[in-house]
Amino acid sequence: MIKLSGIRKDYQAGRGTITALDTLNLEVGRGEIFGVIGHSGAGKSTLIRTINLLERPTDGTVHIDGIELTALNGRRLQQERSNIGMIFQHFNLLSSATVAENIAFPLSLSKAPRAEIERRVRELVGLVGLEGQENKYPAQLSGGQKQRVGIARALATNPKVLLCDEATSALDPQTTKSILSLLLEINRELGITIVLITHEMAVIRSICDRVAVLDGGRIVESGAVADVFLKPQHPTTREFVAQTEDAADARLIDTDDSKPRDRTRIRVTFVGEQTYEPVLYETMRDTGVPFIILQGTVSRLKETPYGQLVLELKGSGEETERAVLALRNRGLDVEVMDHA
Ligand SMILES: Nc1ncnc2c1ncn2[C@@H]1O[C@H](COP(=O)(O)OP(=O)(O)OP(=O)(O)O)[C@@H](O)[C@H]1O
Repeated sequence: MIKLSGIRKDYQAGRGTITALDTLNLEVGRGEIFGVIGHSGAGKSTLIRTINLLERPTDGTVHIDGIELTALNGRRLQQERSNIGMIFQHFNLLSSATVAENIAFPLSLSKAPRAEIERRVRELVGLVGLEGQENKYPAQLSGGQKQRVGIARALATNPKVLLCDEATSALDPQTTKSILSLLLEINRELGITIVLITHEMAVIRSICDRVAVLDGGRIVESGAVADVFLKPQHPTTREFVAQTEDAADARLIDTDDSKPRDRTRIRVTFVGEQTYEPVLYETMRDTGVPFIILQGTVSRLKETPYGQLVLELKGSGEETERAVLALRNRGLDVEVMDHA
């Protein structure tokens, strides 16, 4: 649906050049929710603005639904852009226009008939849950309601793609949840492809199917959220994942010198149906290796349940190796962290 190939974006800054995006390739499938995560200055805004050519890349091509946007100009580009909606961190609403007028704005620009505009606005107001707010002005709305107006306006022209530029960064956690649920609902019901940028892993894990980690204008890691989240490879990804770890830090226990030797620390990961099975109990019972739990998380990635436990197995290298093998044979992912 979206294909960025060899994208490079240079900005002139004083006498120097800043390369905000560096030979970047990215493909987003139809109907996917794709997240891009990165620290401040990584190039996220530049990347998302490149998708609808609000920023024209210095080099490379952008294709949306098979059409090369980078080859278009003027009216043709404008036409294709109507297939791409966008929402913003600070909502970008017209302060002197009502909710209904803000939502109608893109339709008025396209000179749609008045009755058609009114019908569509009613439909959109219902979709985003703003019934009864139609005649209010943005200053009379909460942040979450403003973003709902932003979403309705972005959907007015029936786009195939919705770009979300830090859409929940100005909202409190509860409102963030409700806006993310709305985006998920829109993706499911309308089949719209969503690309979002964020600096919060919690946003990625609650609604995204796939994620790319951006660092210094390059994608340093990408893949299915479960893979990237549960087995982060790049240091930047590890940092983001650590943001969401609310369980106790296993290293606290590591500093205890009074520990007996012959212990092995392992990280066990189970995903989906495995989460509901007593696999760990059964395997450890059968192998007879005693263990303690140093750290544990049981949570969800989008709708998939998963668990991750750090265990300390007690026993000789041979015994614990047998236990690790048995766990792997039951389909669990086991990483041996250390042995002492
Ligand atoms: N118009 C511009 N002129 C010059 N440099 C720019 C311009 N826009 C962005 N940059 C530079 O490009 C790099 C990437 O910026 P960008 O805003 O895309 O990052 P970001 O990941 O979105 O950061 P943030 O989360 O802080 O918004 C930064 O070094 C930034 O200073």
